[in-house]
Amino acid sequence: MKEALTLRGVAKNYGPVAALAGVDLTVPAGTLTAVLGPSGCGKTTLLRCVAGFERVDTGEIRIDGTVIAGPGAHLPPQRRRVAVVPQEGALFPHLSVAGNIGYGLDRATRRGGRIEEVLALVGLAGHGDRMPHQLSGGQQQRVAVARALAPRPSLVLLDEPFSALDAGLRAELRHDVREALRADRATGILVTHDQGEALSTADQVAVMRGGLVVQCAAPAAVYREPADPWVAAFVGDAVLLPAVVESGAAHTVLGPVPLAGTFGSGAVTVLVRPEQVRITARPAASVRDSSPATGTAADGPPAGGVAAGGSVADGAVDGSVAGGSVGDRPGTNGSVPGGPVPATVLRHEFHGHDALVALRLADGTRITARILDAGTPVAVGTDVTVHVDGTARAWPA
Ligand SMILES: Nc1ncnc2c1ncn2[C@@H]1O[C@H](COP(=O)(O)OP(=O)(O)OP(=O)(O)O)[C@@H](O)[C@H]1O
Repeated sequence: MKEALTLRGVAKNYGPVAALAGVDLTVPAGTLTAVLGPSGCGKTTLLRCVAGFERVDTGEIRIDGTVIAGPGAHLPPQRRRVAVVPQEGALFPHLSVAGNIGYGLDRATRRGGRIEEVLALVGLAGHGDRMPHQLSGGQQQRVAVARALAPRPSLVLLDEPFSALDAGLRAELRHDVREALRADRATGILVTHDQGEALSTADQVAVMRGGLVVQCAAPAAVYREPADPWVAAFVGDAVLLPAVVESGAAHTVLGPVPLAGTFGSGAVTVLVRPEQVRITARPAASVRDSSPATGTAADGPPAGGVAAGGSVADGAVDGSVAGGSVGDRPGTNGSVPGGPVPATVLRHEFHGHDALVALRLADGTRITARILDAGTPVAVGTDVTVHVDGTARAWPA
């Protein structure tokens, strides 16, 4: 696939601060790349260097194969064919919608129906005569996107364009903007610190940390095969556990978990995703023996709403490796692969589509499970068993 944008070793310092520390990134033409990272990691600086608002210190940027920034080269912003959609306030208040979109377009393009075309792409056909103040915030952002697309730029840079909108509107708008870019065969870069937005909207996600792109891959690959434990915890919820690899399985406090891919042996950090973790009500009689709860509803959970045999998933432990010592060789005492091990419910957070259940294992390790059947709260203090489905990823400890 043709490359619309290429960055090689791009560095940008502000005094002692290395805002970009040698960024490598490739954006294929006609795709949307989300640049995702925590505050201060360099996302905006990256965008500003690509747009030409900042000069790079070292490294090289190419657009459609042409060097636009590099040693001795700095093409001014207006000659880069790069359009920017800012967070908000992009429109000229004294110009109509059509006036805003047509601003800067050559006359032939203006007359060729391009304004109506891009308005239709963003779902605002027939709104050309409106003034910006007559539009909602979401509609104004749609016009800003239409204006960016109008001159058919080589690149559209979207700088957290949905951040000022409420959650429902944001989801709708990002879907519509994604479709508009796709329909126009535009190449886009979406800067965001919202993991869900990046995963659901982009063709590839570039994860930034400390001025570097630490991983760039398709959303599913970033989620399932994160480059390191930090990426694992930043892109979604993660249970990170110390473990020892032996005979192809990681022996964790949750029992032996098979590994994705081959791994030698030794101490590792293991990633288990929320949807792999399942909890089952633990009838009082089986509390001591950690066998799976197979009872019927009549056995009931002793203290609340986990249906026996019900499934659950998730584990979020704020990026830190959960407790327990590798030297303990957890899970090597004849336990079944992936558990089950006993746990106690510490907290239940209802999120509508699911719920997060904080759990404490017998050794004090805390993990979080996500219950998809979230209707009935799981009472604090409920005894459950936990087991892990599927395989885990591991990194040398
Ligand atoms: N003009 C500037 N002068 C000095 N330091 C700057 C300047 N712009 C950015 N920085 C610093 O460079 C680093 C990267 O900033 P940048 O704005 O690119 O991060 P970001 O990922 O976009 O953050 P946020 O999500 O908070 O917008 C930060 O440490 C920031 O303080």
